[in-house]
Parts: sequence; structure tokens; C-alpha cells
Amino acid sequence: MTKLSVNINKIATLRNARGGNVPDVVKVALDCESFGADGITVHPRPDERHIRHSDVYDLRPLLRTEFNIEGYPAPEFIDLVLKVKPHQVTLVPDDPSQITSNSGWDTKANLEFLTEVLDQFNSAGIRTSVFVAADPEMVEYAAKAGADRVELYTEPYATNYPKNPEAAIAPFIEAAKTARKLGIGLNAGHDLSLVNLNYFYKNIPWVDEVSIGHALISDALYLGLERTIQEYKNCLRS
Ligand SMILES: CC(=O)[C@@H](O)[C@H](O)COP(=O)(O)O
Ligand SMILES: NCC(=O)COP(=O)(O)O
Repeated sequence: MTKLSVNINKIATLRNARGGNVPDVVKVALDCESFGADGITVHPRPDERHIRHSDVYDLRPLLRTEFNIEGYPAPEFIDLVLKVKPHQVTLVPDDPSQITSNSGWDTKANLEFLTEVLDQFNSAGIRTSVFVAADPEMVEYAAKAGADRVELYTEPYATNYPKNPEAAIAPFIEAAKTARKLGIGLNAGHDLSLVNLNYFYKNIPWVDEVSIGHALISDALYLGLERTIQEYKNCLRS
């Protein structure tokens, strides 16, 4: 079964717009779980423009599903993750000024750094995932560094899907086959949506988890959160 992890960054963006606690990030996360989400993803950025470190501490004891924390492994991030001990940490190569994630790691060039960081999380019993482009070599070096999983950066798939679905998915199938051959797990995320998710799943049904935020929360404005989560779950069936 492919798990749906709901990324709640955008709920925190809305909350932060007014400085109060509406919407309540923890309540929304718990409601996502009740509505069928298999996990919750957050990406605390250094400027705390959406998810704050305090949100991460508040969420941890209350979540009943898998908690995935994404981010660049700066010392503060490593410290937060080691204290909170989520089910999974996903390493993303973002610099602090980025609007959103826009590339995967060069796992070959950063092999030593990633190996050291992953070792800390692996030793703490936290499942590790490394955000990579759909490139078999990047998947291979993530495995060499000690990652339990890779997360394929799906923005190029989402962009190219409307023009040519077969061409858009082709490199992702190759990268996903490499992960399977190496015996590591497979996640995917960024710009997945109700438009492109089912085709991704049908072509790569062994994907362990998709994490989805921007499109899902936007769809919820029209459909409501419960129905939206159910529709995304429906896309993860053949
Ligand atoms: C790694 C990834 O693709 C997502 O975490 C994405 O970066 C969402 O982050 P923002 O919500 O800050 O855009
Ligand atoms: N890892 C990807 C994620 O958590 C959500 O990305 P997006 O759906 O907000 O683009």
C-alpha cells in the first residue's frame, strides 16, 4: 500500500498570516489523520515562515500516524530531529532563502556529508530518506550514503505530465527501478496533485509514500479536507 503523508506547511502559512492560532495546525493534523491520511509531513524552514520548531514539538506526542520531518540538515535541524525522533527524516538540499524546494541532492558530490548526517539519524533509529532527482546515479549514491529511502523530486514530472505523460514518467520509472534493485524504499513528492497522482501510482505502484501539501490544501478549499484526502487516497489505487 502506498501511504499518503499530508504536508501541513500551508496550514501554518495561513495561521502565521494573523499571528494567532487559526487555523490550529495540530488540530488540522489530527483531523487529516481521522480523514484517512497515513502520515503528516512538515518542513520547518530556518526562518519559521510556516512550520515552527514549537509546532514540531507539539505534534510529536499527539500524532497517531507516521511523522515525517523534511529539511536541510543544518545543526539546528539535526538537533530538532534527534530530540523529536519522528518516524522519518527527509534530507532536502534547500538553502534558507529558497521559496520552495527546487532540486534534489547531488548525492555523489555530497557523499561524505550525507553519510555523516545519515549515520546520526540511523543510529538514533530514525528512518532516513534523501530527496533526489529522477536520476539512477543519484539514487545509487543515496543508497551508498546509507539512506533507507529516496524521495523522488516530482516537480519535473508534474510540469511535463500535461504535455506528454509517458515522457514525463519515463525517468521516474528508471529511478524507481534503481531504488527497488538496490533494496531501498521509495518516496515521492512535490507538486503531485489530483491531476497527476494516479498516473504516477499506476506506473510506479511500489512507491512507499507520497507527501503532498500545496495542491492538496488548495483542493481542500473547494472540496473540504475530508473529501480531498479521500480523493487523493483513491488516486493511490489501481
Ligand atoms: C521537499 C519538498 O518538496 C517539500 O517539502 C516542499 O519543499 C514543500 O515546502 P514548502 O511548503 O516550504 O514549499
Ligand atoms: N515532500 C514533498 C511535500 O511534502 C509536499 O510538496 P508539495 O505537495 O507542497 O509540492
